[in-house]
Amino acid sequence: MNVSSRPSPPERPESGHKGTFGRVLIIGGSLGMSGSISLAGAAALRSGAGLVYLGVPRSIVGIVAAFEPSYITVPLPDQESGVLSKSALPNLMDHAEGKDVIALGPGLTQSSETDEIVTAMYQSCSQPMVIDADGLNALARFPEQLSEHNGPRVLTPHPGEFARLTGQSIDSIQNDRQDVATRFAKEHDLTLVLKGPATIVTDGDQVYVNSTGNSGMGTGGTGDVLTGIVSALIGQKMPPFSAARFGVYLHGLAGDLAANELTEPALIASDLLRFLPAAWKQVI
Ligand SMILES: NC(=O)C1=CN([C@@H]2O[C@H](COP(=O)(O)OP(=O)(O)OC[C@H]3O[C@@H](n4cnc5c(N)ncnc54)[C@H](O)[C@@H]3O)[C@@H](O)[C@H]2O)[C@@H](O)CC1
Ligand SMILES: Nc1ncnc2c1ncn2[C@@H]1O[C@H](COP(=O)(O)OP(=O)(O)O)[C@@H](O)[C@H]1O
Ligand SMILES: [Mg+2]
Repeated sequence: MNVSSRPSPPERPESGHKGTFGRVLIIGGSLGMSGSISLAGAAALRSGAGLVYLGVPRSIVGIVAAFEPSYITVPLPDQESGVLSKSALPNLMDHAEGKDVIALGPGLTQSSETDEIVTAMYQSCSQPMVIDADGLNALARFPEQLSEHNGPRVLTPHPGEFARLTGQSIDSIQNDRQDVATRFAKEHDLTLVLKGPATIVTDGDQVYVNSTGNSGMGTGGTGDVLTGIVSALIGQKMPPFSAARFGVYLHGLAGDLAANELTEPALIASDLLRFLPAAWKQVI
C-alpha cells in the first residue's frame, strides 16, 4: 500500500519531561570517525529526544563529549586501533536496559569484534533498534540471521550498503528500488529505509517514497544525521514505520532549507543540524 500523505510529527504532551521523551542510546564511532556518532547524537537531541547516551570507544570519548555538552557519554573498552572491543558487550547490554531505543553503527568500523557486538545486540535486544552504516556491514556478513531479531528493527542502508545486505548489484537495486525494498522488509519482518534521491520507507506492507532532499546532501555525515533523527522519533514512542517516514521527510526538509540558504555544493552534514529547527517549524 502506497502512503502518500505528508508524514505527521510525534505528539509532545505538555506534561512530558526528559524521562518520557525517550532515552536514546547510540553506539558507534572509532578513532578517525568520531564525527559520525557526534552528528547522530546532535540530530537526536534536535529531534526531541529526552536523553541521548553515546556509547563510544574510550579513546574518542573526549572528542565526542566536546562536540556537544548535552550528551551523556559512555566510554567503552576499545582495541588498540581505537575500534570498540568485544569486551564492551556485557557493558553495552547493561546500558541498553532501560533505554527506549538503541542505534548501532555510525562510524563503528568493520572488525570481527564489532561483528560480534552487532549480531548479539541485533538478536537479543527487545527494544527497537536502528541499524546503520557498519552495523549494516556486520549484518551483511551473516545474512541468514537477518530475520532473527527479538524486537522492532529499522535498517537504513544507502544503495551500496543494501547491495552488501542482499548480495545484489547496486544497479539491479536501483532499477527496482521499491520492489526490492518491500520484499526485503517483508521477508525479514523489519522497516527498511533505502536511502538516496526519493528515499523509500517500507515495512513490507506500507511504502512511502520521500519527496524532500537534494543532491547537496550527497556529502559525508548526512546519513548519520538521519540515524539520530529516526532514533529520537522512535524514542518518542512513534511506531518504527511512522518514525522512519516522518524522519526522512524532516531530514530532507532540513536539507532543502539549508541548500536554499547555502547552495547545494556548500552544504555539509552539520548544516542539517542548524536547519533542523526551521524544518520542525514547518511541520508542527
Ligand atoms: N565524519 C565521519 O566520521 C563520517 C563517518 N562515516 C562512516 O564511514 C563509514 C563508511 O561509510 P560509507 O557510507 O562512506 O562507505 P560505504 O563503502 O558503505 O559506501 C560508499 C559507497 O556506497 C555507494 N553508494 C552510496 N550512496 C549511493 C547512492 N545514493 N547511489 C549509489 N551508490 C551509492 C557508492 O558506491 C559509494 O562509494 C561508516 O562507518 C560511516 O558511518 C560516514 O558516515 C561519513 C562521515
Ligand atoms: N541526490 C540526493 N537527493 C536526495 N537525498 C540525497 C541525495 N544524495 C544523498 N542523499 C541523502 O543523504 C543521506 C546520505 O546518507 P549516507 O550515504 O548514509 O551518508 P553518510 O554515511 O556519509 O552519513 C541519505 O539520507 C540520502 O537519502
Ligand atoms: Mg551512512
